[in-house]
Amino acid sequence: MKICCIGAGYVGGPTMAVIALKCPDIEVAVVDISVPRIAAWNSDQLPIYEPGLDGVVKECRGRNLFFSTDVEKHVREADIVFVSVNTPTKTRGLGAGKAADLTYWESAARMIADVSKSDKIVVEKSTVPVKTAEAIEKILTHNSKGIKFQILSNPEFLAEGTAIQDLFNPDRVLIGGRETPEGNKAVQALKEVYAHWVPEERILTTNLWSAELSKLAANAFLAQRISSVNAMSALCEATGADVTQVSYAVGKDTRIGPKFLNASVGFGGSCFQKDILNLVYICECNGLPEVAEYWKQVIKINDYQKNRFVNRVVSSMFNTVSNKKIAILGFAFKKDTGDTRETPAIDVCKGLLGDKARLSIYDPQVTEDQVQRDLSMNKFDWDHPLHLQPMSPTTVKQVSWVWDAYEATKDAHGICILTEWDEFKKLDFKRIYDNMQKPAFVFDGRNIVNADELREIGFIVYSIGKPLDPWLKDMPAVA
Ligand SMILES: NC(=O)c1ccc[n+]([C@@H]2O[C@H](COP(=O)([O-])OP(=O)(O)OC[C@H]3O[C@@H](n4cnc5c(N)ncnc54)[C@H](O)[C@@H]3O)[C@@H](O)[C@H]2O)c1
Ligand SMILES: O=c1ccn([C@@H]2O[C@H](COP(=O)(O)OP(=O)(O)O[C@H]3O[C@H](CO)[C@@H](O)[C@H](O)[C@H]3O)[C@@H](O)[C@H]2O)c(=O)[nH]1
Repeated sequence: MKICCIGAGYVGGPTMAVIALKCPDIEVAVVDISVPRIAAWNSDQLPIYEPGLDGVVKECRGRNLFFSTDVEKHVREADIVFVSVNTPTKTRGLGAGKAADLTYWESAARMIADVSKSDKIVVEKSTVPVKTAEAIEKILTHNSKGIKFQILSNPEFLAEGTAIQDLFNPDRVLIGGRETPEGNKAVQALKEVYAHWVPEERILTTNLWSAELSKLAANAFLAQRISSVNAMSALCEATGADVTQVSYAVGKDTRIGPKFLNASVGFGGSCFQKDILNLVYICECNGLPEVAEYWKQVIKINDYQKNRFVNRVVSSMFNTVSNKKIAILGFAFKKDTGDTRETPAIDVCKGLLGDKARLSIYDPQVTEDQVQRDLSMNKFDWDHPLHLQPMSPTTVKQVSWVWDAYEATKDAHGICILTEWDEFKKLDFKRIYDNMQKPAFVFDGRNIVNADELREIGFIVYSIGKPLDPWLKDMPAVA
């Protein structure tokens, strides 16, 4: 059997590498229109940072795993074609700012129809609006020249930073297909691929629309938990409760469970906001404004949380950060990834720059080029294929980028911790304090430092959702 995956990104690359590892009898080709991305997949410097990925790729590449820009050849030869291309939020026209832009998906589908000479199973791996499979089916069958296509929905649930672990040991694999004999046969064929390593009871099969909607629903539920705990964090600060204690107590209820209850500066990543906006749009299109409004609130609280953080920083520092040096520790949207898509750091940095701060940014996995690109890019442009993104954006002059946390914090007035990298927990804060302007502030957006120890050293500390430092209590209320 031959598998081809269109789109060599955060999902296509790791997913196919694991399929190749677990299914030595299957030949897997990952194809992309981006020449540099494929070159990177074929080099020692993979295009994405993901713990454990290097080892998997090294073991299979050249054996039964291939990365190529020859999209048409590999699609033509494949029995199963996964489509894992970008599905950004539309920036113009009908549904702008909410609906999914299916340009890349549609062009991939038309290309599959054009080049195919044998029957194929086409698998939606990208996260798409409900009923996309139906639209794709129409494109394929109207251009098929007698070739039969079966469309399956097989949404991906991996999280970045733990992708390999998630793929090795998924909570579930979801496969949606048409409830016809041909549809069932296609579902079975894909099920057999996963059955190489996933226990049968964890492979769920549903109809197409349930699979598509389950993906959007799962992300909406997860993001909602974070917005719920973040909303509580504001109340904790106002009342003197401690959000860590509250979420621990709440999570002990087995009906609620302990995971995904960490208060933060806000959720980021390429999926949560995009998928909820998409869900909101689908609700509106189906005449369900109340349901749309309900889910919109998850994003509103997330925006509120990011603004609240910026306001805390500015108000604590005498209501101005103009020309003050602020160290930004962490720019990626979570630890163990170099991905910065929709990272809360972008909003926080833009907010501080709006108040004329000077920023010194350090993240162990994010490059200067990426930071500059992110801070100058328009909303939603980040989710288009790399080669379509601005190459040489204007430099944001107030931003400097360094390769070391001590350098970033030298002579700074304040520190914002925006990503929970383990190395930030082990920093020598006494040394940092000695080299900073006084009073020296730490704003911990991830609750990773020991606030009491830092206060002993002399810092004024703000931790999300924790009882406020006396200094902060006297500052104007913020929201
Ligand atoms: N990143 C995640 O953790 C994650 C997890 C689950 C689902 N998803 C979903 O998976 C999809 C892909 O996400 P990603 O993070 O891998 O995106 P990505 O931007 O990293 O990768 C997409 C790739 O598709 C390529 N591409 C676009 N159009 C193409 C075409 N016509 N032919 C060949 N290649 C083409 C792009 O060049 C790019 O390299 C999205 O729908 C996303 O919502 C992402
Ligand atoms: O308790 C928590 C947990 C997470 N986060 C933040 O939430 C964001 C998303 O984190 P996470 O879900 O771990 O990473 P993603 O890679 O975005 O994965 C999500 O989005 C993927 C894309 O759809 C799905 O496949 C995954 O199942 C889903 O977890 C990050 O900014 C985290 O810092 C919190 O603030 N508090």
